[in-house]
Amino acid sequence: MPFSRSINIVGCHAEGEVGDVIIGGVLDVPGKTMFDKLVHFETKKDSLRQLLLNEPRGRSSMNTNLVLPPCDPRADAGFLIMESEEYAPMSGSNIICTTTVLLETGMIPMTEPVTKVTLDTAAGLVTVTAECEGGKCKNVEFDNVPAFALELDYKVQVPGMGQVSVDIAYGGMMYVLVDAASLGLVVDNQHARQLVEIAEKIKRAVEAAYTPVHPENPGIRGFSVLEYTVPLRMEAGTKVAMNAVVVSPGRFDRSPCGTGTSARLAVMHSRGQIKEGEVFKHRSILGTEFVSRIRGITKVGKYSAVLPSVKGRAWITSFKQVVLDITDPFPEGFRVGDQWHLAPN
Ligand SMILES: O=C(O)[C@H]1NCC[C@@H]1O
Repeated sequence: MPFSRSINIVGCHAEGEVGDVIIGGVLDVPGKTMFDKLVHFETKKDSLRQLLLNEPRGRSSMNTNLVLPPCDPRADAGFLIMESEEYAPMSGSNIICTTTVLLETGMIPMTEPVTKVTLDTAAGLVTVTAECEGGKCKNVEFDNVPAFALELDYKVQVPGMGQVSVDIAYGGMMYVLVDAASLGLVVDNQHARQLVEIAEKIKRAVEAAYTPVHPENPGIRGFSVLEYTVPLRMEAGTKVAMNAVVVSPGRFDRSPCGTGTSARLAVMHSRGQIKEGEVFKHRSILGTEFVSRIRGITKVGKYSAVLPSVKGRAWITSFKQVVLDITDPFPEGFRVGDQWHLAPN
């Protein structure tokens, strides 16, 4: 059969957010670090991401991870994260999916009751601890890269909205955080469309005014995600909040978002709202949960940073082979404005 691509994928979701995992059909690329490999895909092989994430094979609310040999010899595997608009340096739901797939398909041997795995990501090495039973990952906790607030109460003029106050933080991806109540917004599933429209508007305004740059890797710069924050509340002595992360090009993260949780921990710590070791539960738009804590404090460049650990669960949903027929008129797929938030021309 005349196919120009044939790719083996394990379908997976973490607390609702799709993070499929490519386990075959894509060869390794050159690079001394996983970030180099990310840049290689971004600049030379982006058609793979387009093919898998755009319609008709993909949809606006999904991600695909690519397992590759690690660059750092301390790691068990490397992986790259492909999202609709970018290659994310790190991602919580995606590392939980990738670990679950690696262990539940035997690509990395599972030991019960606990398996420790080190994964090489474009943001650095991440240690993952999976609680396993009967061949299944019951949950996966990752020790994220340092998270830090770059700006608190940064003021930006948003067309049609006036001045908006935001925080800017890194949690493995760069975030704009905005207090939903300060804009008179209610964060829930019913208001999702309105929230996404406003989030994209604010994100574009912040992007135009401020370029965040990671002090240790200037290649990590710019925003792709906005997080609405709602006030913390106490449940049985634990801090809990709803998470509402809008991922470009304009849709809600279905999970409680691991990098968003990390960014929020960094902001909360900078504001004196959480201490090292304290548990913070983040709930998604679907009501699913990530349980997080600050496992230590560090510095990144001039910024004080926290070391977040985040725990969640993932489930395999399919084993599929995706192909590209040589006569397919859409070798990189397509997007239609009813499902994809298309930026104004
Ligand atoms: O959990 C996370 O960090 C992510 N979920 C999808 C978008 C972010 O990468």
